[in-house]
Amino acid sequence: KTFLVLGLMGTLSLGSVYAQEFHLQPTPQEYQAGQDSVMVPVQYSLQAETAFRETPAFHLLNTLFPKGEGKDGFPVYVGVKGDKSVKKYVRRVPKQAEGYYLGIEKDRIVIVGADERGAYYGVQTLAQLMTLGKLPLAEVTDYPDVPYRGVVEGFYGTPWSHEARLRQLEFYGRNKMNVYLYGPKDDPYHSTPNWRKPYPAKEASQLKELVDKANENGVIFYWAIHPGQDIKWNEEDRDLLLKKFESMYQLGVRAFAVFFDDISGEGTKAEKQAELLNYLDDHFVKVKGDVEPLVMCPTEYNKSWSDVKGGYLTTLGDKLNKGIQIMWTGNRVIACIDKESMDFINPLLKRKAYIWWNFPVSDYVRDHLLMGPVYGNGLDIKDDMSAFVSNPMERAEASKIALYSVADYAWNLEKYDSNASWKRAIRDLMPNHAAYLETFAAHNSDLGENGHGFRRDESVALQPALKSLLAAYEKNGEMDEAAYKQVAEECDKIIVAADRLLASKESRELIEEIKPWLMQFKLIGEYGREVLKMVRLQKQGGQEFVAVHDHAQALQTLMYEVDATYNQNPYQPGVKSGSKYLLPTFNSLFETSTQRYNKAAGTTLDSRAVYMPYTLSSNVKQLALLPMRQKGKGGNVSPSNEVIIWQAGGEVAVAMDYVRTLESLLVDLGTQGAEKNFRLEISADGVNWKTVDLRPVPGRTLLSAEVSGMKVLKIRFTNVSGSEQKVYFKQFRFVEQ
Ligand SMILES: OCC1=N[C@H]2[C@@H](O1)O[C@H](CO)[C@@H](O)[C@@H]2O
Repeated sequence: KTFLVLGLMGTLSLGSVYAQEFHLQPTPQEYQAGQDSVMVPVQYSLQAETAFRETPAFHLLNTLFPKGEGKDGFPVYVGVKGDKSVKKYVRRVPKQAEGYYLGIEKDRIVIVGADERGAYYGVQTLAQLMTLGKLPLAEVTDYPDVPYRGVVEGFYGTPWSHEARLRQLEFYGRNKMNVYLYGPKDDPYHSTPNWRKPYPAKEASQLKELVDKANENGVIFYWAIHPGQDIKWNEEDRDLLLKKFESMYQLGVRAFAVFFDDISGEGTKAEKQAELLNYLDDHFVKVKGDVEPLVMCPTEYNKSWSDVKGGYLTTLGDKLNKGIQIMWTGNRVIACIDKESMDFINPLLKRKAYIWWNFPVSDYVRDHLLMGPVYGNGLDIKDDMSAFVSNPMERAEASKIALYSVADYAWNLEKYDSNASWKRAIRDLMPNHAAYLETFAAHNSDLGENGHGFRRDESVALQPALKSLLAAYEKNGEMDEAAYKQVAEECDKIIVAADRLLASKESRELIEEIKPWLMQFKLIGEYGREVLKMVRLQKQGGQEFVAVHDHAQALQTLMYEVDATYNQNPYQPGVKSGSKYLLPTFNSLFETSTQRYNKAAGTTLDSRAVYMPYTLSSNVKQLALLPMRQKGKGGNVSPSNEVIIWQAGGEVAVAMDYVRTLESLLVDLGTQGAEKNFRLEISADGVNWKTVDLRPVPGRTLLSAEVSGMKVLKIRFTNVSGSEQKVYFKQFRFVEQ
């Protein structure tokens, strides 16, 4: 059969429409497309070695043509370097691992991989080109910049569901991500104490299914173990760990990791960690022969926690077998990765660090969604990393916006464009609701205050209008009409976007994950609309101001209720949206217009928008930035997941806005006997202090303080042990009477 080659005009008109939007993902190293194209074949005839039929590339190829394979079909030459069938094209294949050449000619398609996964990626690229409705005569010469690219499910919080993981693995295949590291902190068989036990039947069969799914999608499934909190450096535990690896091997796992992060005590010793890893390398990985190089996560996994002179990192760098990969999160727990970061760590590890990028993970800001662009990582470090893997949110579908761009970045750093990639990620996630999802994502990207001090931009396009509207009105009561109009239009877009997304049939799993935030987002749009009316009316002095004010307050109550009802996790409960500029601007306009109206009309309308009666202060480095949270009739200091280095005499204090009465107070440092090393004091005037008893709750590390009925202006909690304490900061919460 010959295929009609579409006339130039045909392709030009159609091509130009698609050409603007069409973009291969991830951005290829080289893509040349002519103006000519061929019809998308309905059937193909395979020109390949028979062994090819056993590969994931073949299974994917076989799904691309409506009429499948047939001897009269369009010839598709596919294979890897060295295959006879594609010998003619071998010079065009990149030398880099996982590279491929894809050629679309008038009478054939050619895909040649540098290796099997390269061939698979060539088919993935063909699949994308076929969505154009016609195949441009094109040549793609492509390969990844970073050898390992993907995701580490390494967060605290609800582990992803089995179904969510299956969808993730298909997503990784499509986006040319080649690793998924399974390490959810709250899986009891991954971490202490059940890391020694084999998985129960159901979990085991699900893991096997994940391994198979990963293989189908060209993804290496790493199973990680997190033994450090209670491992004994003896043969018994070593053999138990080996046995657990063996049981995972029986499930099909061919890649293993050992995480020593966020632990204290014996398990943190570098020599011991290195000895164990080398043993596993020599007696398991090398013995099996078909297992990927080991990956390990060090206890000192970021620069701010590392004590170079202490020798932990250099011990690993010197002692760990060369093939073992060592993870690194950068200069801080949560940090973007740049050249300076890599120049610090690589010499110490004596190998290229395996980057564990802690974004869009949100287990330390669980009331926020991180839906914004992936930006801030160096574009000049492709040769400094052995891997770039992302630790995502516990909301799997919502994480895909960031993960799409992580894939784009790690495949081709120099051509990475964060904003363009972000827009494509959104279109990829919800093609039929892209504009609405973009509106939502634009205002749900910052983390809010947090213990790591890591922030993101938010409401970027609207910021100038929000700022000038606020400045004009607050400083000299003027109205910046242009800004006013833009903000008003955005409020309308927000309300429509929230409704359309909440009602969407598309990507239902995503909608279910983010529903509370969509509800909150809609309320913010409605609140903004009312506040803009208040500003207008305040300047006119109309009586109608009161009714609009009361409607705005009703919306504040509804927002508070959404925040107090949904996502009530014990760390950062609630539902925050538009928290960096959008909502704060509306709250300022609400307060100022109400105060001005009261002044002019002699009324006493309530001008408080949102209220935070408690202020934290601390001289303990890792606590100093933790935000205070108000929850119902009380407050808490946002907990931290990490080991806190609490210096002797170090203190954390909470000051009230005015004297209040306490009902209860709970502290949890995650260690027994903390009540001996720490002292709790209460002051009713900020000058005189009274020490309060801390009672351990039986069988737990929780301490309860007898404060019922006490007047309090300030609370103080101090390390009085006379020496540095390493504790967890799991809870510091009080309730008022
Ligand atoms: O090993 C790196 C590392 N381990 C911890 C730490 O980073 O912080 C992440 C964000 O809170 C958390 O999800 C992760 O489990």
